[in-house]
Amino acid sequence: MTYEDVLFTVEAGVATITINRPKVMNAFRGKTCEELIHAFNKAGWDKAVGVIVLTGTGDRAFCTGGDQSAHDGNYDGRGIIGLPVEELQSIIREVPKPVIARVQGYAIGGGNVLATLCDFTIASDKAQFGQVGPKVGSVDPGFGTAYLARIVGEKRAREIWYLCRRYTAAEAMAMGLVNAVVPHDQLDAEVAKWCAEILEKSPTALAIAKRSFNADTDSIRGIGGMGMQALAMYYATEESKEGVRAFNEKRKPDFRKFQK
Ligand SMILES: CC(C)(COP(=O)(O)OP(=O)(O)OC[C@H]1O[C@@H](n2cnc3c(N)ncnc32)[C@H](O)[C@@H]1OP(=O)(O)O)[C@@H](O)C(=O)NCCC(=O)NCCSC(=O)c1cc(O)c2ccccc2c1O
Repeated sequence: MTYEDVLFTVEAGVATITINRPKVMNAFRGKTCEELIHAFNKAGWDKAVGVIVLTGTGDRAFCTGGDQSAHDGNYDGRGIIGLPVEELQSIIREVPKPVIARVQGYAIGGGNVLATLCDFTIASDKAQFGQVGPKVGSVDPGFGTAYLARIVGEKRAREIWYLCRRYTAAEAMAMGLVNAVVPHDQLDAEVAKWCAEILEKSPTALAIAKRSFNADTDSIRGIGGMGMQALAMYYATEESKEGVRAFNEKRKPDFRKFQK
């Protein structure tokens, strides 16, 4: 596969997968998800690779989730909602190698979900985290909600989703969403340090550990699959479309008329 939305490199045991769509703050469209799934599979089963780093191009954003300019009641690709996002989330969990999210800017919406699903998150002090679903007519009904609660606890996860606030890297660290925060100019050195430590360890022990950590939360995938069917119906409503239109028109959404 030739990549258009993603950059892929392998160097000294480290595969780096970079979402390369800086014009839309590294938001993903259908094609981006396909390429990310392909790249994770490639790195996951390459014997030259012991650790995978996921990041975004530039300094502004790690990833800001689904590309709202490619959202017209549904996204523009394959799958129930036009994005094979459940497959992308699953492959991050299923590759038998540790995955590090290198977060240098915004990790928002589906971008925050991707970072949450990685085994580790290393953040620059300029990074910001948050969910935006209920502000833009969406919600991740699987790993993005239920797994987040496993990481930060129920109260915090509900706050993150219901209020759609943004959190600094220090705040994210305090709630257990990131493993380390470093000054922006030291981010690459810190990520390299974590990679080097991982590469010294037994790959098989790491793979078994990763799969055993996953076992406890694998049922969330099934719940998510069911939720996606509901989400596809929600995306077809005027309520959801109001959220997408408001973001694209740079105005506040008016959801009050949809109260049931
Ligand atoms: C990231 C922001 C907080 C940045 O705010 P700021 O004020 O600094 O900058 P702007 O808002 O002016 O943005 C600059 C520029 O970038 C464009 N942009 C940013 N994000 C996106 C995006 N996601 N898609 C398309 N374009 C984007 C923006 O339009 C501006 O363009 P200009 O041409 O005007 O310069 C803020 O931008 C923000 O909150 N962005 C998030 C937007 C969003 O709605 N994201 C998608 C949410 S839904 C989702 O991600 C999602 C993910 C999943 O994994 C799911 C899984 C399962 C089910 C559902 C899922 C799902 O819905």
